Amino acid sequence: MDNHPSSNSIFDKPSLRREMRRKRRALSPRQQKQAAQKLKSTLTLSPLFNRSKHTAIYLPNDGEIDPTRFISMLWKSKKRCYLPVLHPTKKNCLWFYHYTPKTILKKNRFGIPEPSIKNKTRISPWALNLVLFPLVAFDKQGGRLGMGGGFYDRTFEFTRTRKLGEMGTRTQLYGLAHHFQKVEALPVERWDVPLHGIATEKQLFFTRQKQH
Ligand SMILES: Nc1nc2c(c(=O)[nH]1)N(C=O)[C@@H](CNc1ccc(C(=O)N[C@@H](CCC(=O)O)C(=O)O)cc1)CN2
Ligand SMILES: Nc1ncnc2c1ncn2[C@@H]1O[C@H](COP(=O)(O)OP(=O)(O)OP(=O)(O)O)[C@@H](O)[C@H]1O
Repeated sequence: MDNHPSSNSIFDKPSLRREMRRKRRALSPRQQKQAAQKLKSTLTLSPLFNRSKHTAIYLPNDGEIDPTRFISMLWKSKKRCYLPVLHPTKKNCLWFYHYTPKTILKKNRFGIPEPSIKNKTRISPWALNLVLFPLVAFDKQGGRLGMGGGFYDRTFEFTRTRKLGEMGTRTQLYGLAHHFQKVEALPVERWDVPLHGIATEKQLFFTRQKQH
């Protein structure tokens, strides 16, 4: 048990990443569907998600928990959602583009569908009210392990320094994950952007970074 990622805080990042990715890819379509339905209920019931006008989400890849049911809900309630697009020049940085049922998507170099940058519907990251982060592992302190490129950490670096967004509000940063992706504690790196909370198919965690 000592060597199990959920009980061990000193687990090297590459092994933890490999193990968690393997586990989430091994979920059956039925398990994925159930998790996605429960996640949608959790998100829809929370005032935090209802309050957000501009929400950044992602399209599922590599066994990630599927937030597309929540996207449909946002569309129905006339709220705006945005998808990450790999920055054309700035290394490992993200842009965010408006996503509607009409948006034409094209696969990026990782095979993840993204809107074309010809759309001219880009939003500044600090204008987003809420960002739902994909992640490989998380802890309840708000620590996050991603795919390893530092894409999200670079893009949301401003949240560590410039605290308020354009409207004087803070961009809320929440992770989405399967419950088993929770570990006791992740090592915190200098560049890590802490999450305000994490939503899984089982529950919603609020971390110390929570802002009212
Ligand atoms: N759904 C989703 N979208 C996302 C991310 C994510 O984690 N999930 N990202 C979060 O950062 C960004 C893309 N980052 C990614 C980084 C690595 C790999 C990946 O699969 N890497 C391969 C090897 C690299 C290759 O194919 O050249 C691997 O590790 O197997 C995928 C996405 C933006 N969009
Ligand atoms: N704000 C930043 N400025 C410069 N380099 C950064 C920044 N954030 C991350 N990096 C670099 O990115 C690399 C990957 O970081 P890390 O392994 O923590 O990524 P991750 O959080 O797992 O990935 P992602 O954010 O893409 O999901 C590190 O080598 C780090 O040096």
